[in-house]
Amino acid sequence: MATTHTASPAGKPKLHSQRKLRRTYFNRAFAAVYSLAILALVYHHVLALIQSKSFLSFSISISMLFADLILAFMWTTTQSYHMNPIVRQVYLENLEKVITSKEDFPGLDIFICTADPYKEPPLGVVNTALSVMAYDYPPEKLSVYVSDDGGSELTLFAFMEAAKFGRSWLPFCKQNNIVDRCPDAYFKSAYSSSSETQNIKEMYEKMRTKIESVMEKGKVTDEYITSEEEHEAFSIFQQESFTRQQHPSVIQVLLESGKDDKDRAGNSMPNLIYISREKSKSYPHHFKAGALNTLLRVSAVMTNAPIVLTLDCDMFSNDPKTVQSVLCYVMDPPDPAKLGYIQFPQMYHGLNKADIYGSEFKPLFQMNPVGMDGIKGPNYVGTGCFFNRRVFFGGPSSFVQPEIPELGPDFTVKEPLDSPLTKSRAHQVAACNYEDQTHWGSKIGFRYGSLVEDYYTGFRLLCEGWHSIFHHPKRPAFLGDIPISLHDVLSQNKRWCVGLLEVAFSKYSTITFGVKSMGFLASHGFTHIAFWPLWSIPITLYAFLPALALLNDICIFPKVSDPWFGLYAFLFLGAYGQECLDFILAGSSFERWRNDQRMWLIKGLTSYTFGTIEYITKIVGIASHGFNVTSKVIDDEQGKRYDQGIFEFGVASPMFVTLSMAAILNMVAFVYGLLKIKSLEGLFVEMFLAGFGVLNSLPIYEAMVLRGDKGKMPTKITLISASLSIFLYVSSIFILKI
Ligand SMILES: O=c1ccn([C@@H]2O[C@H](COP(=O)(O)OP(=O)(O)O[C@H]3O[C@H](CO)[C@@H](O)[C@H](O)[C@H]3O)[C@@H](O)[C@H]2O)c(=O)[nH]1
Ligand SMILES: [Mn+2]
Repeated sequence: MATTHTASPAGKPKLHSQRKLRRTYFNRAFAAVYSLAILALVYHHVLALIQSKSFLSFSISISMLFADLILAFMWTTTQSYHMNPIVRQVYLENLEKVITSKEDFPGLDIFICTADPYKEPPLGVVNTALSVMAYDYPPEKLSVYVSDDGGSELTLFAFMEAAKFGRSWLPFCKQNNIVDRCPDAYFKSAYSSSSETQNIKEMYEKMRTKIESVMEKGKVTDEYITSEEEHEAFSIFQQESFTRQQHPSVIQVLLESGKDDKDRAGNSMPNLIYISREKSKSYPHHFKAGALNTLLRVSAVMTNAPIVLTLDCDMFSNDPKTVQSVLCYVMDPPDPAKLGYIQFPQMYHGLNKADIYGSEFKPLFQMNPVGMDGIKGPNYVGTGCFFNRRVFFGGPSSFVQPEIPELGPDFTVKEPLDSPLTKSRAHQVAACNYEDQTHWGSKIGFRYGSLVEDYYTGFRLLCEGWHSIFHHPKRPAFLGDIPISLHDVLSQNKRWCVGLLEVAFSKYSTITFGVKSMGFLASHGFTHIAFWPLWSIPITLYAFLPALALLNDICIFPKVSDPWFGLYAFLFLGAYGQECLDFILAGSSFERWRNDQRMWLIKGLTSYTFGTIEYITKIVGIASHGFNVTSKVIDDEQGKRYDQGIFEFGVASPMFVTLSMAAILNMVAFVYGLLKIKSLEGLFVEMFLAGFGVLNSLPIYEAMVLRGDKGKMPTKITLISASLSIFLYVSSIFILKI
């Protein structure tokens, strides 16, 4: 096993190392063989095109060629992940030799974004914040900034309560060496009961009841307000002109470590700051990227820590020592001048055993970054990422000066957090028109222009010359929530597709700008993701064409006795086999892989297609699609069905129509094939594909016919899909036979 120890100056203890995956050489050899097979397939298609005798066979051949070219293109782009994968390790025990006193710890600013108190319950957001406030890190060096795009007094109220509860929670965790520092996760775990835990649990329940009853009321009534200061804070929200889309900035320092804010054991508390940036209907607010840029600026005038962690409100810290592992890289960077960020994988809790929706996104979040890490670095995935603040101000050797020096990464803050000067500066930089005539969103900060601001920003940063690191510890550093209904899963994916296409077809496209800026191999890793929606084309063609061909007794693939059949078999088994193997080697199960590949097909028929349509309507100006926040509220019944591994349809979404049509047509074609099996000589591949479709559609048939619960396929969708399937079949008779 090749082990490269990162060069560290002589005598310094080693803080991290990296090693190449053993699979690399096999991967490269396999890629060479598979590429030849693709070339052979293209040759076969071209031959078929030249030899086609009718317009019909020409059209079928050209469609299949097109579908296969896209599959080949997508396969090629994944090769970036296979060429040089590396895994890293840190040596926490050596960190103590490098950082000897509290003063040596660098400051850390943590950003938590939330956008809607009803889709993202404040209690969950508070849990996220408490989990990081309780990091094993000097509290004087820690600041937690919450951005509330929902502009909600409910969220502010929850945070005021959290600040109070935190005074007990933090010392409780630290004195007892608790590992689960997210209160909700801790109380759900098998913790050992004592009077102390009873006590803290009671306090948590009290806070929870308060937050939930305020949520129910929909506003913070006087009985919940305990001081004049609180009263003043809430009065802003109660002004009549205050709406979510239009309101002044609200900034509240809830805890200040420099002041008397001590926990119950007498230690300092970290800083805790609530921010709801100014909103106005006449200014674009750029969704999460806009929120993050406001956080960058407000934190700059308040604490300006050199390290910044971004977290979504649906993701909590699962390991109190995470920052220490980050410091192992920060204190001894592989390429000191260029270390831009350290990304942890997005990982989730609450997945069902089979992970029916492929929610783990294992390839995207856990496997591919290992490959990218060996080239230029992994992409940024929106949460669980520690940035070098300098990264937001131009490339490693081309600093871009912000418009006021106080926002620069080198500026040292001398004023206390709640001094009048700091306050007025904070409001100034949180104003909705602040970014006018500045580089924010283009050359500075998180980048605007795509609904996947994370993907786009990470890409642009690496293009500027920054490097990044992927750190995947055994115990997940962060755990997040997953959507548990198929419609939510697909809607999220659709939003991502719109955002990805916005990058793919921009002047910063990965295939033009990307190749120029970061080289062929690295940019291809990005291209793979940017062009995800393209998959809709081959998947849709393969879902419908073979089934229709079968129903019309038309042969579109080689017979089993034909030598070309072997090529098809190799291409199919090779790609699937390698993916399955990688998936299992990455620590997952065959069952989860199978579901992941099923979701790939489902997305091909739904979110990839509808995402492309939304993107087109957006660029031609028919419709504007914003950032539709994923709901984190779990309906009990839905939750139960999810735990049992049952698919949740329930809503009458157009996306379910295309999906159901494919399911119905493949079933009919397969049954037709079975009935006529004797005369089917030569239609093996068509039969196989229909059977494969049926197998993947089992939960859909079940939801259409057998289920009576709320999550079944709405009857309307079944009827529409059946009618459209008949229509498609009848049209195919006309087209294919006449
Ligand atoms: O106008 C907005 C919209 C969203 N958010 C926040 O953005 C985060 C992500 O939103 P979510 O609905 O959870 O989206 P997901 O699709 O689950 O998130 C994934 O995709 C996003 C877009 O690519 C990334 O930002 C996330 O980090 C990544 O986990 C949440 O904390 C939201 O509160 C805002 O702050 N302002
Ligand atoms: Mn999310």
